[in-house]
Amino acid sequence: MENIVKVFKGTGFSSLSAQEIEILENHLFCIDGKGMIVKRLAPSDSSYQSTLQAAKDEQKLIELKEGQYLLPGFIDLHIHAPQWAQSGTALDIPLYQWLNTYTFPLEAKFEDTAFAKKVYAHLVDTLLANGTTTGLYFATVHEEASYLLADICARKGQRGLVGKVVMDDAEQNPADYRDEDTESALADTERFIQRVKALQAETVQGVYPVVTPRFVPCCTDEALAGLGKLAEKYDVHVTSHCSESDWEHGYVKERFGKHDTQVLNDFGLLRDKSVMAHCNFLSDADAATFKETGTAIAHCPISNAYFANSVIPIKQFHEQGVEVGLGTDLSGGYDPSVYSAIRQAVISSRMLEDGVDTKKAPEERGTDHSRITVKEAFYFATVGGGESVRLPIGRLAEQYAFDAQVIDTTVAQASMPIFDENEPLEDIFQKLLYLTKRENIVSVWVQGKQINE
Ligand SMILES: Nc1nc2[nH]cnc2c(=O)[nH]1
Repeated sequence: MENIVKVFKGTGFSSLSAQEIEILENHLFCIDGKGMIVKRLAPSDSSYQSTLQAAKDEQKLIELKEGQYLLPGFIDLHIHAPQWAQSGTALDIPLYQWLNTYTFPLEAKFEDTAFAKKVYAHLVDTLLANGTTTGLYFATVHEEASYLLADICARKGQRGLVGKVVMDDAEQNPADYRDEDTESALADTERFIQRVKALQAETVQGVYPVVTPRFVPCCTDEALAGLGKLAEKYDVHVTSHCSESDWEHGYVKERFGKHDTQVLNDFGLLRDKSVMAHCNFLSDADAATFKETGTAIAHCPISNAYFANSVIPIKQFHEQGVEVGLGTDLSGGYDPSVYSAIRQAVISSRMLEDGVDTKKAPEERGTDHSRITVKEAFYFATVGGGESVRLPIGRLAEQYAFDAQVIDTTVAQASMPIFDENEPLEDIFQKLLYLTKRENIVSVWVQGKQINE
């Protein structure tokens, strides 16, 4: 017990594969001083009783109550942090118009670090309270405010992967919201990487700099090439948007005669730690490039319903071997909860499989083999997200960080419809995914540390 600082006792759920969950009934989760799960014991294990007794004796035991369950913390692979200030608004116009009339003017305001601090602190608290223990963020073009976001994640204990956004093309971006020029975009990005790497050393959970060209239409060829070189030089994560909508996919094809995937790959931006948002219009060849380069898809089902003009065949891409995680895409997606993204991922996939036009015969209406189950969506929100960013997160398993959320099904404001004492845990798991509200998430842990005490 020497190296163990806490022992959790309770029932948890963790993915084994996209199709299969582990039901960890009354397990012990032993956490070391670095916040890692170093031992996981089932009641049938020979050292279970002695470990439980020692944890009690040494006052290291944290026992879940009746009606409480443990899930891995969620990983949100696509969040526009500044857009939190406009969440839930302006979703009735197309992407291009939404960017230019609402989003860029809002993001321009983040030059003011006092405003940025207010919005970012509120956002990180909100995400943690909703069970998001790791977030991959786009900040804005401003280096200082972007660093502030990383600092807020560091101090509040969330694992943040943060990008200073690059938008350097003077022809394509508003005069009051873009990088001054290509050289300064690259210099700011390099300094940002160095500063966040230094900050990382001060945290237990980790904060990480991310190379972040907003999307191909905002960037010059020189910036894209320079960012590819920086990603290689510092071996950092890369994120962007890829083949999101008819307009955006069409723009890139016209400018380069190629799909986004090939353009990003030619500039060295599809790498082992790259995460590309949306990807609705990927061809099979594009998907093969994702697989070869180790690039993951951040699937953003809510935002896609507004801006992507399509439903992505996510099951097929995943079966082709592409890594997939989930994103809320605040504020193209209005809801900060990854639970909502899980639910919408399932719903959208069902509509893709069945089709929507009842004037067509059933056999012509939909796309076969498209639906995903709630277990698959849970896998994307946990294991898929963790693997996409190459971190040991997303499972309640040994050698993984203890990032977890305790769900209480009995809280008065949001009690769940569980009436049978012997309800199978498999069914409880599904209720947790479909019915959990913020009120049910009674504690959140990142790297072994409780965040919302
Ligand atoms: N959904 C979405 N797509 C984008 N493409 C470029 N910027 C954005 C953005 O902020 N949101």
